[in-house]
Amino acid sequence: MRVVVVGAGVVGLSCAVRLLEDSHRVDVVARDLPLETTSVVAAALVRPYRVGPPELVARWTATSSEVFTDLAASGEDHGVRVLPGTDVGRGDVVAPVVDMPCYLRWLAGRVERLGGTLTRLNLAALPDHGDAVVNCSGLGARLLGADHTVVPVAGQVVVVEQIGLERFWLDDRAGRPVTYVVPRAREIVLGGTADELEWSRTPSPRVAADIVQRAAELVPGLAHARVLRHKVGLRPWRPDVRLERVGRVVHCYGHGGAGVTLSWGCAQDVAQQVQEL
Ligand SMILES: Cc1cc2nc3c(=O)[nH]c(=O)nc-3n(C[C@H](O)[C@H](O)[C@H](O)COP(=O)(O)OP(=O)(O)OC[C@H]3O[C@@H](n4cnc5c(N)ncnc54)[C@H](O)[C@@H]3O)c2cc1C
Repeated sequence: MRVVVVGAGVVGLSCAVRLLEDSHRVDVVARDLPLETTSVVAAALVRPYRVGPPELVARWTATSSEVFTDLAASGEDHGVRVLPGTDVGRGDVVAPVVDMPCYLRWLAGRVERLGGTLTRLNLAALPDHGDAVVNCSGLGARLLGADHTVVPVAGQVVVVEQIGLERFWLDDRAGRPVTYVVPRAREIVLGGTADELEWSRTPSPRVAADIVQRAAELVPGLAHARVLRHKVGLRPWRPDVRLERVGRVVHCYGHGGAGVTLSWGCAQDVAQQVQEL
């Protein structure tokens, strides 16, 4: 089948790879290319956050965790590692951690290596060509899915230099903002914030200072780490992820704070829905 995937964030690219692996012809079209999406801002821990419904989230997370763990063991240059971490108040844990700029580059390359295409296109409506259309437009589903239940939950991060940290930290205890410290090979992502219905992507210096202070309470060495950049991403939040087929369109959006975590699980279900067409 000829499938058009709308969206080049982590959800669209993962769906494209799965569909190509099933031998479909796949063209990805997107207003923002992978390194311009919300997905590139993600920290990214493989762990559900601000997303539903719980039973499906648990299944999708399990599938993705398995894929990411296999990737981490593969030794390829995709930015996926399994790292030990501290979940404050709960203890030591281990989880896949994804360096998003590196991973999205790898995913986009995989789409092309499998014979798919990736084209910049700003759509006013879902395409009317193709045997199937997969709608992975994130917040863009407000327009492309006529779905106003998808809203932004803005998240700000501060990216600092590596200071020799090889474990992640997460503090999501109730009654305080969620704080995380997620190391990559050459930098560390500090977060975060979650501002519902906030559309601005301009980082706030006051919020950045607060993030660094909270992170330094977990890892004191971060207090004086050199800041490399500030980023804000708009999480595409919805009461529940929408993954359903309507005619020849398979909708897959609304992944909130967990698009990376759910990506492979959702891609598998999308491939199944396309197969049933
Ligand atoms: C600060 C922060 C930290 C995060 N940390 C984590 C984490 O640790 N773990 C985790 O799992 N998740 C995390 N997330 C959440 C994660 O980033 C999102 O859930 C994920 O990026 C959603 O992916 P997506 O592909 O659905 O959307 P996006 O990445 O937003 O991609 C949507 C795509 O659709 C395209 N599109 C939209 N409208 C149109 C149109 N009209 N025409 C053509 N194309 C269109 C866009 O251009 C884009 O290519 C974090 C998010 C933020 C902001």
